[in-house]
Amino acid sequence: MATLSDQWASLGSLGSLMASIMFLWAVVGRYVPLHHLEHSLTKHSRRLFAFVYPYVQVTIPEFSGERMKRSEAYTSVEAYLSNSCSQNASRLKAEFGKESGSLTLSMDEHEEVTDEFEGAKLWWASVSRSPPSQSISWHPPPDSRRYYRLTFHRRHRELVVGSYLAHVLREGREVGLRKRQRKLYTNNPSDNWYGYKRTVWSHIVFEHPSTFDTLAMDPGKKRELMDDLIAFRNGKEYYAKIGKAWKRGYLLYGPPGTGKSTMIAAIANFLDYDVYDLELTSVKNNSELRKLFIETTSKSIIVIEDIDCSLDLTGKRMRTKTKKEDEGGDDKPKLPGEEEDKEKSKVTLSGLLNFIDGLWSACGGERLIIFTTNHVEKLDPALIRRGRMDKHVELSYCNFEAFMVLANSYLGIDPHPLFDTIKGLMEEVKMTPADVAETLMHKSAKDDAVSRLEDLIQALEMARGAAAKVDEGSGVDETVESE
Ligand SMILES: Nc1ncnc2c1ncn2[C@@H]1O[C@H](COP(=O)(O)OP(=O)(O)OP(=O)(O)O)[C@@H](O)[C@H]1O
Ligand SMILES: [Mg+2]
Repeated sequence: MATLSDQWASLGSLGSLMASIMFLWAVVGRYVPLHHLEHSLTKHSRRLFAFVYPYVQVTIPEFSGERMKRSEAYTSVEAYLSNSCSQNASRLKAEFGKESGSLTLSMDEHEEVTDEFEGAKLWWASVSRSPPSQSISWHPPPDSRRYYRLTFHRRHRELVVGSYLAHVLREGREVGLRKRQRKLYTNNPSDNWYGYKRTVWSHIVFEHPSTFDTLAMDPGKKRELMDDLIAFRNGKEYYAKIGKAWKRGYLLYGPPGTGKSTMIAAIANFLDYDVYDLELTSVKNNSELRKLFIETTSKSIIVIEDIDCSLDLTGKRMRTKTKKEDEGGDDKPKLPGEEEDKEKSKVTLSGLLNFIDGLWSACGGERLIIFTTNHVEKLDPALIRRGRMDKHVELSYCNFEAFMVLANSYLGIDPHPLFDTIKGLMEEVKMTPADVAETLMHKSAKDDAVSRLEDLIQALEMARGAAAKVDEGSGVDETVESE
């Protein structure tokens, strides 16, 4: 057994050996440039490594372009793996699938699965890397990077690069569309954009039941709008041919309760698109607006409701208006704190125009941008000119055609003897579809279609009477407007 003095002696000789190596390294370094030596050492070690480890690796990171946007390749690989390979993974993630009540399983982090393609074996791993952290936290560190790693033998290199990766992306995209649940997004305040919950948009599943069948409006206008939407959805090649970004702007305007928000839901259901409901008052400046835009996906509708109330976009051009006039003109009730938000937001008209049709707006493609307003006359002409807001759709008071749609969906009836009376009254009284719909709704189990129609006639007559009184007072003789 070696004694303590033996051990000291061997340590001493090790020390002198190290010193000699360092001395030699310094001498060699004088005559041979060290970086050459290092370079050739690395080259040889790589060759040696490739000889004993004949595998190639491809990584697909979650974020591309300096972390600005979640990579579509990553999403496609995720969908492909959840469909084709998750059955041989032992740790799985479960999320709600398209039909509520069903769960979709996908590969969990740090899990590995195998795949086969034309006789070649391939390994997929889901990896999450985080930089070393100074503090201990329960949450994943803010900068953890996730990616998929594909490993295969180098003899399959051509097969993988030439056809397998394309196959994965194609299948993944199809699976993604098949299993996709439509989402309704809203923007988070920018304080939440960093750190553990790094999301600029939050979402829930979009479940609005409105369709074009239940939307009460002039049938001709409805058909025209649907044709326009179909042309847009199928217009990829056409937009490329004419050199225009694949996006289209809609301006929906009309009094409150005429179906602007309902129409957006009907469009989303018709096109099968996601909806991004942009709350402009919580966007602090133009660069935040740009970031929000970049993070939207294609096949989506970006909505800014009540654009005239969201920001004082007209301010620059209409300086003569007093503050009081501005406040008086806005009939939307203000929520507590809304005024403060408005002051904080530095989004400008030019920022918004850039958002709609600047260079950045072309990224991704296949997006509708919809603005709604109750006061189209208040908007800056630059904002709503054709090319930006390509189609202007007016939603107005309920006419007889619109009433028939509501009667059909609310009462399940088409023609009825009381319709003639209603038709006559509707020509005289302006009532919003929201008011008509509310009157037609069943209020109790005993309610029937006739009692609802009679109620509507009564409401229309009352509105006519009330408006006639107002007219007597003002001496105006015009079509009357319901309360
Ligand atoms: N054209 C319509 N067709 C069918 N239902 C309608 C229509 N317009 C209004 N409604 C009914 O009235 C309700 C309110 O309509 P909606 O929220 O779409 O109005 P809006 O035009 O967006 O109003 P606001 O300007 O106040 O936002 C809807 O939930 C819907 O039930
Ligand atoms: Mg609305």
